[in-house]
Amino acid sequence: MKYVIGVDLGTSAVKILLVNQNGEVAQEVSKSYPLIIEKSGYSEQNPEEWVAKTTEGLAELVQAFEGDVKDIEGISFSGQMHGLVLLDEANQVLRNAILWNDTRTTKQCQEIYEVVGQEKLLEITKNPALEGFTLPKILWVKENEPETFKSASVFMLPKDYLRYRITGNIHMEYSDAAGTLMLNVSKREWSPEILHLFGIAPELCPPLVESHACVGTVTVEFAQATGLSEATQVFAGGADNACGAIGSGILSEGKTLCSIGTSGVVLSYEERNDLDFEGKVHYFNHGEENTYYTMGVTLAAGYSLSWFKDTFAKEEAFDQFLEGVDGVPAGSDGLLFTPYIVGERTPHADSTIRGSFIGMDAGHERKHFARAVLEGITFSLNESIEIFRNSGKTIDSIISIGGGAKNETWLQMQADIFNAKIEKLTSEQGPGMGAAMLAAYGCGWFTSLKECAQSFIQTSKTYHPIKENVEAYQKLFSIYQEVYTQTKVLNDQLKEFRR
Ligand SMILES: Nc1ncnc2c1ncn2[C@@H]1O[C@H](COP(=O)(O)OP(=O)(O)O)[C@@H](O)[C@H]1O
Ligand SMILES: O=C(CO)[C@@H](O)[C@H](O)COP(=O)(O)O
Repeated sequence: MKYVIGVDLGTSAVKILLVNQNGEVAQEVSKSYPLIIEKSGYSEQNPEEWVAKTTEGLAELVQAFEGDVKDIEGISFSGQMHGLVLLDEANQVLRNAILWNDTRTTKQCQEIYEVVGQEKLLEITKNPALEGFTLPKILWVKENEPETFKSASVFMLPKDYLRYRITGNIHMEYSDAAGTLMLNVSKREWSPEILHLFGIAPELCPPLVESHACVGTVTVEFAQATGLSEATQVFAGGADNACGAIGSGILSEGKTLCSIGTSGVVLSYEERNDLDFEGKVHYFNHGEENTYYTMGVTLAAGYSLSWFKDTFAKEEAFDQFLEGVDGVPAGSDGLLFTPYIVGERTPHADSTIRGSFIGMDAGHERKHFARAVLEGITFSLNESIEIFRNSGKTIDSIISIGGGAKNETWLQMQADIFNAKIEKLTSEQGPGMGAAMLAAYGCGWFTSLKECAQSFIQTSKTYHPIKENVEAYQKLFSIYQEVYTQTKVLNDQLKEFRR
């Protein structure tokens, strides 16, 4: 039996899957790492930590592997998007990576609009200037840490840096490059116009390749550190959302994905690169050649739940923490939560807004708060579904993946709030599976990703909307939508008191 490895470099952890030729997960290893939050709105990680934890995880996986290590033919990657890693001439990391959920760059986003113009920016990059994207982060470093910027010889995204450390070769692929705001998304090239306008040398941008491209083999040192064979082929991989889509079979028009990881996304496959969503949703290159996807993003989806659990019951596992939420009625007995704990992206691109619990009552217990958090996250994702439905898409069936798909009550809640059928797959690890599929396709096991998806992906359970709950949630969703407008000014006033 032959195998491939999919590495998902997430925000909370690196998750590694060993997948066989039938698409079965033979082994699974996960190693977590922390966020570095120096100030409100900041979010960083040390790239060395990604390399150390991936090396440790792969070594554990290889040690437990009973077959011939040469049968592990390929490895590929899925990565948290947008994070800025800067390297000097000797390819040494210059500072901590500034992550996708870091919102310190509001000023730089305004500057991008002033210099490029909103219309031109949308025409070239197909996306608005959002704090999480990479170009504003580069401009922040240029302005606030000019010595670091001067020393930078290349920028990389998280999984591309990890892959560089495994192969010694520097590349970037289209699906992740799309989230930098420097790529001409439809022409699939670095935009000379954007680079010129911001004084960014073209050499700062790595060469672009396809997600399934073989970009080298494992170095002698990395093979020694992990036990992998030096012959293991390394494939470029993709942005975590592109890989999540591949790993869930979102490879044809009409398919919709809901992924609840640290962030949450609702994603739709697009064959065309010339649709106009007016920047209301992100529009990126897929990990499948010459195709695209659109998506809305909730900045703190799983993160709202993990923040709440870690603040009030750190020692408890998620399953224990969520015990009893299924017994609380839809609407949490009048308690409503908005998940804006680090700001929001879709539909309110706002780095200042913060979360709220509305309607706290003396009768509420912890389980009401826990359910309200799950409902608030799901309402936020429903705002993206509403944008898609209003654009004319039919969304009656959704594949749900990510850590959030581990909980049955949450999956039923998604069916009830989205008013759509929810499908859970045999593995909720969509991005890791997508990465493994890119390796399988790259190794030549299949003639296309679609063919690979047919053989690798299976639905394990389906959840149907429950009429009474759908009705209750429709009313609650309208109230939820009011909270943003009603709390916006209050949050602007509270900003000066934040750390
Ligand atoms: N058993 C569980 N039940 C419900 N939610 C869970 C469970 N385990 C993890 N999660 C949620 O999933 C999130 C992590 O999802 P994951 O897909 O692993 O994230 P990432 O790719 O961002 O690292 C956590 O923040 C948490 O909210
Ligand atoms: O910023 C985005 C997408 O634009 C996020 O989706 C990141 O890609 C992080 O993903 P997770 O760690 O939550 O999976």
